Amino acid sequence: MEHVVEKRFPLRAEDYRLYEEVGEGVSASVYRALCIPLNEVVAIKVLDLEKCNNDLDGIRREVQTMSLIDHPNVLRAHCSFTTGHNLWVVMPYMAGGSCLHIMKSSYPEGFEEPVIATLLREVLKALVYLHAHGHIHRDVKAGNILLDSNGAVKLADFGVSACMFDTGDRQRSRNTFVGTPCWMAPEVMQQLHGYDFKADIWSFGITALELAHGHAPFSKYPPMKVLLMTLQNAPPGLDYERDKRFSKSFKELVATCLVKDPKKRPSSEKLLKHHFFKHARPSDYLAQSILDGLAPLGDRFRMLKAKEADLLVQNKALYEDKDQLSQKEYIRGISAWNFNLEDLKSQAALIQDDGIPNAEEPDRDKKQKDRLDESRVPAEGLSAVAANHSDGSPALEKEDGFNNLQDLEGSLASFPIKPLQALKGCFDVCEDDVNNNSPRESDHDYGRTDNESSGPSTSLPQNAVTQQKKFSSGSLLPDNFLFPKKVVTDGDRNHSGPLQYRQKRDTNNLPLVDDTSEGAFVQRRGRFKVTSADLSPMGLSNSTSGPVVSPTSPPNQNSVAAAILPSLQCILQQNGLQREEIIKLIKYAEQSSGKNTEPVEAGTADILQVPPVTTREKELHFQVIQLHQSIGNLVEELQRQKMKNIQLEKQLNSMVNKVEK
Ligand SMILES: Nc1ncnc2c1ncn2[C@@H]1O[C@H](COP(=O)(O)OP(=O)(O)OP(=O)(O)O)[C@@H](O)[C@H]1O
Repeated sequence: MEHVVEKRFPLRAEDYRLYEEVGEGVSASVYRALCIPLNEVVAIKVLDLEKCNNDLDGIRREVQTMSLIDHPNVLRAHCSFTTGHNLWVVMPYMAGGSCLHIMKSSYPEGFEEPVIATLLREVLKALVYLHAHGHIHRDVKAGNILLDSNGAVKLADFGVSACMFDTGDRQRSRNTFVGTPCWMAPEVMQQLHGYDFKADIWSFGITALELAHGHAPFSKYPPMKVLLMTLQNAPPGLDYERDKRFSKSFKELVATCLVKDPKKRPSSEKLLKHHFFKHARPSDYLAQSILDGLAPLGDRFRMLKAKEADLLVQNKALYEDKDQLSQKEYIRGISAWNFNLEDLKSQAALIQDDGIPNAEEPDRDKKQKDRLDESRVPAEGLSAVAANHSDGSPALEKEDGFNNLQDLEGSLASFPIKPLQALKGCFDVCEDDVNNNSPRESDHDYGRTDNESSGPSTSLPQNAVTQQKKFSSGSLLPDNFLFPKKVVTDGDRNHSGPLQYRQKRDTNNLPLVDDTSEGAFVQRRGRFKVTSADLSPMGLSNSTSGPVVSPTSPPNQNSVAAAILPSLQCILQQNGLQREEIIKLIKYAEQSSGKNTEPVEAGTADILQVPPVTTREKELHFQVIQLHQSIGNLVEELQRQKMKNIQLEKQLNSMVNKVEK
């Protein structure tokens, strides 16, 4: 019997020769390389551990998952090792690159249906395998579908994958917010009841649309808008005039995946039996159809990078400096979250002014209407939203998802305020972006609102908005204590386009004060950048945020109450985690300052006396003060209860005495 001898890839950097760069992600650069002893071309993903901002857990998870999995459609790591402060992950070289790259360089309008069917079938096989082994991929998108020179398809990037069999921290992480906004399932955004592998099915549906159109639905919108649109609109579909070229079975497949209620989505296994996959061809068809004639991956990568840099420069000329961040978001499609109400309003105003026609396809309205009932978010998530709509009927709306300014304002007013804060809690949204005007949105996309925002708009109550500012409850993991804070140079911020989006490449250590134009970049958490600008209400000198948004009309008490209720659930969920993180932080701060004082109170007092240095420290400092105050309140409350107890005991004793007499 023949034995397949597994190749042993060496674990020393000297045994590899790095060639050109072929890809960039949030935390890594990917190079084509040669494994010298085996004379084999490989890809090496180089992660700078110092720049990973303490997301070592994520990295460990990615490497672990990548080495344990064993399926022809899942990218497996040959080996990994550290060299200097870098982690090298050696993997098979996928010479075709990602589907996103291929579309960007040669198929900007998307692929033909047989190509899509072939790609999706392979991806689905990977998902069937992953789900059966308890993994949720959580980042299914064209950028993570890689092809080798023969057209073999592999699903890559386990940076945010989760295991459903996990317990403890990793299990908990499934109640947090990971993924990339446009591909993210509504239940993942909502964070109400956690989520499961059905979240991958949603992303799979979005990926299908991405492959069909060359970009994901809502990809030109700022992330906050993507969130609102995903939650409030009917799910996107293949309903446009331009989609007439696609078969009924493809449209059906997309519609089955993009159902807002995860329970109603099929499993990956069931989906694989969908008749759409009858259109799929053998993998080598991909080599003949889409890879044929493409330039080598490294060249394509370089060209795309240059193109995206150009685009950024062009856009820069069009907008003021202060718009830079939004501009970058616009160009790269997705990035940080933007919770700026004024910004959103002005975007909506721009859309209206532009008079975006709703003419792509007349029969889309009907199709969307038909799908509305099926596709609503499960009741509790958006109950607050629904509560604000007088007749409960869905409003048919412009393609961009917002009918007019009132709609947007109404949506925001009725959107649970605290979940936004909760999201902010997960990512520490850039509040430095407050004054930015977003760029004009020319790309009107999918969807329309599930909920009509009728009557006069209700604005966010002032306290809600200002509270949002105070709610700086992001991850308190001592990231910046463990790794020296690196500040990004302007040139390096030029990370436009999906090729480089979300990538911050720190090269120089500049004084912190220079780092406020985009908000001090503090850490990357999952897929998002985290900034610290102006999180503290203590009037930090390096804050660049604009004025706090104030309401234009008095709050409607009922709607505010309705909006707050579901939000409280979110906060409750998060509180436990945050508390643990704060405790960890206090312990860490105690250790760092060389004071191993046991009682938390004493440690906290020490922290309070040390003047905070960096923005992040100031923010943490503020949170510690808040914690300290709430501990004080609890102690007081405890004292009151004790007193009450003593009095009750006394009363009881005197009654017993009386009875005995
Ligand atoms: N094995 C490979 N062969 C060829 N190209 C690759 C390979 N692995 C990754 N790439 C390219 O490098 C890019 C970045 O890699 P990867 O997605 O793993 O990094 P990341 O930091 O996890 O990125 P992100 O989180 O943005 O998806 C990919 O989009 C792909 O184009």
